[in-house]
Amino acid sequence: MPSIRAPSSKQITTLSVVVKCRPLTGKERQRSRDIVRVIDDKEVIILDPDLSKDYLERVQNRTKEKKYHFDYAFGPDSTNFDVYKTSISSKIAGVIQGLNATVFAYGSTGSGKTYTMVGTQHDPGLMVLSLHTIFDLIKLDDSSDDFEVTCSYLEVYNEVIYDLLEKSSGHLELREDPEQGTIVAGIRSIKVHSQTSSMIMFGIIGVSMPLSE
Ligand SMILES: Nc1ncnc2c1ncn2[C@@H]1O[C@H](COP(=O)(O)OP(=O)(O)OP(=O)(O)O)[C@@H](O)[C@H]1O
Repeated sequence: MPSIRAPSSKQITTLSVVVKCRPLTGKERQRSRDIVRVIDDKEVIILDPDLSKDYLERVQNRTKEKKYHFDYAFGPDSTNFDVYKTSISSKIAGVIQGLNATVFAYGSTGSGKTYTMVGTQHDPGLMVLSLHTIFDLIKLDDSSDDFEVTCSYLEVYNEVIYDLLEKSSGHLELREDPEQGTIVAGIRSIKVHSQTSSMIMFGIIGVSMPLSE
């Protein structure tokens, strides 16, 4: 009978929030000042964009400078692999053992969501790195399980769903997933079937607020 194997190490935290601050583009550098400072691997300071604030205003805490804490913070020199290694790779091991996982990139237009999730040939993104690990772990698995990996890649734009792997398929409808009992929409997911069935879902959620014109 199918059974879920307990993960080798039980994690207390199941949700982590990670920030990745991309470098300014050439255009942005010409027009504005970089006001984001990743000061260590967990803390980010957003400087007050108003340079004219004087010393007194700063010491009296009348600037708009803000400090934010995250589970992990990555600066402009970080690669997608740095993000992957620290915050995603352990989740992938769980997926092979029958656990589900979700990885969402959230941010405004142009903030680097697609770059982080898909990446480039020289800096492969989290989805690509995860797929490599899934196949590496399946190769290393010494149980008698047979694995089947299926993949879907969908986009929801203005409430219409597109299958990005099958461009000629036209619009897709929202539907119930009989296995998971959930609505399938707006997800880029990889399913791993062995004795058990698990799913890792990658999402890119954009907020239409351009960072720069
Ligand atoms: N870490 C990075 N290093 C270098 N360039 C980056 C990095 N992250 C993002 N960029 C660049 O920033 C620009 C915007 O990134 P991207 O297209 O990933 O944003 P997005 O959040 O997916 O935008 P949209 O919501 O409009 O699709 C691109 O030119 C991309 O190459």
